[in-house]
Amino acid sequence: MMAEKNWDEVVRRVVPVAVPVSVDDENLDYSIAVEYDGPPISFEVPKIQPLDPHSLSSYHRVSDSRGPSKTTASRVKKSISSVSNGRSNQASEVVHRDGERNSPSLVASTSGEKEEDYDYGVRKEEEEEDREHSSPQRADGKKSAAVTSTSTEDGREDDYDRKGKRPIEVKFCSGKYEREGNYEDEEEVEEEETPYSAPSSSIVSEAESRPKKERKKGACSRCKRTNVWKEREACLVCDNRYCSSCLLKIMGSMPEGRKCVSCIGLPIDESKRATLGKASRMLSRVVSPLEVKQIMKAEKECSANQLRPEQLIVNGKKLTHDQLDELLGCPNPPSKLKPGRYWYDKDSGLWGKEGGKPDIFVTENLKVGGVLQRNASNGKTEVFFNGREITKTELRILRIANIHCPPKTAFWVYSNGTYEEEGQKKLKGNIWEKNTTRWICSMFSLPIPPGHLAGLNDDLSTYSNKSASLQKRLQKLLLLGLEGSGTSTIFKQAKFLHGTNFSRKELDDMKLIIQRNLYIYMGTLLKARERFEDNALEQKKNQQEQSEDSEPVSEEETGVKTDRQCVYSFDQRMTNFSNWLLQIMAMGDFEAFFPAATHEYAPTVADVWNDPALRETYKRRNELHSLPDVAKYFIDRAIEIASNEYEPSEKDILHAEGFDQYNGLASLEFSLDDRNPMMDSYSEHCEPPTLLNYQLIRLHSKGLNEGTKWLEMFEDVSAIVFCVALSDYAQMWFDGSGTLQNKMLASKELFQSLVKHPSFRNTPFILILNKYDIFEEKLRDVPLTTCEWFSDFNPVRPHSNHQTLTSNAYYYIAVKFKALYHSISERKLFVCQTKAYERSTIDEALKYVKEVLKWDEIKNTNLNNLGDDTFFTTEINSFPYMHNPV
Ligand SMILES: Nc1nc2c(ncn2[C@@H]2O[C@H](COP(=O)(O)OP(=O)(O)OP(=O)(O)O)[C@@H](O)[C@H]2O)c(=O)[nH]1
Ligand SMILES: [Mg+2]
Repeated sequence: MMAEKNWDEVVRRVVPVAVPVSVDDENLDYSIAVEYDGPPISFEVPKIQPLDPHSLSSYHRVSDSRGPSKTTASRVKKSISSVSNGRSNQASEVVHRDGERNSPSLVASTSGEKEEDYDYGVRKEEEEEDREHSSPQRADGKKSAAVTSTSTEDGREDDYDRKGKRPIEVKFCSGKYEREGNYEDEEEVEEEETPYSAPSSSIVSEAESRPKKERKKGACSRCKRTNVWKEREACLVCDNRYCSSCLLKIMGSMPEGRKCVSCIGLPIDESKRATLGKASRMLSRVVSPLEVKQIMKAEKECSANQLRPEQLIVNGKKLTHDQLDELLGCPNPPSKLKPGRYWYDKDSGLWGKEGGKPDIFVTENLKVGGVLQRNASNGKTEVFFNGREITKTELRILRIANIHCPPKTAFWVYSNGTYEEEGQKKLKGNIWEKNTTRWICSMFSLPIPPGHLAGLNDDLSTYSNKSASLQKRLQKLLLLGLEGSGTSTIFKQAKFLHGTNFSRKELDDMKLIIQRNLYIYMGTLLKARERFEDNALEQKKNQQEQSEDSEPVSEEETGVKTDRQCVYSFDQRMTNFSNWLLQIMAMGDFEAFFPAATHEYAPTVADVWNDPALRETYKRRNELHSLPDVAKYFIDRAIEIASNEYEPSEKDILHAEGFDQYNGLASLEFSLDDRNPMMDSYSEHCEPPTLLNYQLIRLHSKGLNEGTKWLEMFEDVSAIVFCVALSDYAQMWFDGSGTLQNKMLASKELFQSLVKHPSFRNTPFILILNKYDIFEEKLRDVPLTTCEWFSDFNPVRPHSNHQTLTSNAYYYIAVKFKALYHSISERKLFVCQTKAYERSTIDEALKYVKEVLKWDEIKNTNLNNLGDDTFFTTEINSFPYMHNPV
């Protein structure tokens, strides 16, 4: 009786005067925390601070400034947090199923109602769990006296203020009730925030700000069964994960997508925004394809899952509902908006993340956000666009566009790309008028005014197709490697696979390059012949001097025929040609002579190549570090190639070196089918396969010599594809400073420096081990241990055949790189092998890259606690296309 009286008293103090209070047990609308004094239990019971009802302030104090609010009152009324004997007597949500497996319906029942689907004991246990799910703050079981609203029969509204938008918590602390969370009328208390302050707590969703739960891998949050091999579906709000048997019980008909019933109406965990509307395999197993579609549609479109205006801060000011509508409804809205801080230049329409470069041209003159700040994009260039100090990348583009912009220059830039210098009132031109500027912009992910997108293709058809879609999001792949590793061959194969045909101009350029290369290879051989000849004669002379009294040395031993002759010696005609060509090359006069004299000297080139002295020289090609393997392929056909009628074949194009554009930068856009062979059955029932768009950017290693200058501009790439020639283990090479070193070691150093580069800290790396064919051949003659990095290569079993040895050596090298990568980044390196002349291997490598990116995306968005049986396996080794990825 006494207890009843106390409860009545407490409740009366808490709720507004007008609200009727009943302490009738049957209709109890309130639950009161009482201390647990039951038998020992295995889990920790939440601790409750003793509450002195007489110390309670009245409810009205909360709303002193705003007046009593019915919404808040009802929220208090519905606030339930009961811990009693480990059992709940509170109103709770229970999901009834309509009997139909695929047609679950949600019915909320209050306590006392019996569940028909499963027995009482189980239901009680599930209720416990449901409660745990219903309030993420309580998940750790350590909630203090804070009374947090949870749902009841109309729980969805309970967690929201009257406009139904934002969650509000009522907390009881230090003797008075306070509202916590966001207020609908926040404009009144709007903060004028300066850029770069820590993200306002209000733009970070409630779900985000929660501490991440410690959960056992593969455990279902409801039935607690653990199976690390099984997929789990996560709630978009509380991130609890469920097995397929519990999914429908806990999520019901999913009117807002994948959310626990108790999370319906709550905003999603922002880290899951990218996964909205993307079905999973598990869902497609437990509901029909039609329902998958409906659930995904609801997930994407329902209001609770949309961005809330206050989550966007533009130029330091939170958006209002109307401003968000204006922004999203404008002809060119920012795509894939996430909560965060942005800057917007309303004169030009440029839009970007606070502290960063521009991302897009949105429509100009929108009335959104505050005033654009000078330091909006954190530029340190002393060059300004409409008052904003531009970034280094933008400044580089201005320089490429030949726009004079010394420090302290301020431009007015308009939405069509025209610009004028501040105060001069005279348009100076259009920044984006040149194709090259637009192309470079697209490569560095800088926006181009919408009016300039069309026509971009015209001049740039060389290495860029579908350019009109440049502003849509692409997965950018940066292809890098030490010179000669095969990046341009891989790029050309990608172009053959996914690009347009080579244009007439490209073919003509290619022809000149191949003819020019022919003379360069010849020059390299001739120079080497001279050196070999000198050495041989010198050696002969020394030996003669040393053995004046001894036996004469045989001709075979020294290679020297007479005092002035050896196997490397030319006749006079060949010597004359050699002197002439080497003279031209030494003077750097090659361009003047070429291509006019090419045809004239073609027959001589053939004669020189067939000369025994040059053949002897060629036998020692391993010592000729500047002679590429491909030289023989072209020199063998010297006469044909030097002729006017010569047309490069596809094979010639692939083999040709030096076809680089735009200072070694080349870009190619292409699409890949998103379908995975293992997904076929799922895809049949659901949406048709989508195409994923990629941009392959090849940067010549010369660009890397200039240090990090270029690399910073590629910090937003989705992946680095690093190429290493396997055959380099036995290749010596002069580095930039003129030091001779093993080329594999040089590759290793370059790889290391890229992995350590700050711009790529979070970028996945894929290693392509190329030239597998040459590697196999080379291993016959030169052991892998030749390279000091591989000195411990010591296969235990003797190799039955050369193929096994090659394969072991390949895996050994892959593991060396993986260990190196892991030691720097603590991440996993994905490796695949290619023979760049075989197109199918490049096709497979690109598909492999696609899989790695998908896996990385899923890993990052933490969509599901995927087990190893999923097709996005964490071990991409089982990638169906590839035979040999590691
Ligand atoms: N046999 C064989 N040759 C290859 C392979 N990949 C590339 N090559 C040849 O190796 C040479 C160097 O390849 P490139 O693709 O030009 O290498 P790169 O990375 O562009 O190097 P640079 O152009 O020097 O910067 C070329 O002659 C290619 O034809 C391969 O897998 N097998
Ligand atoms: Mg090349």
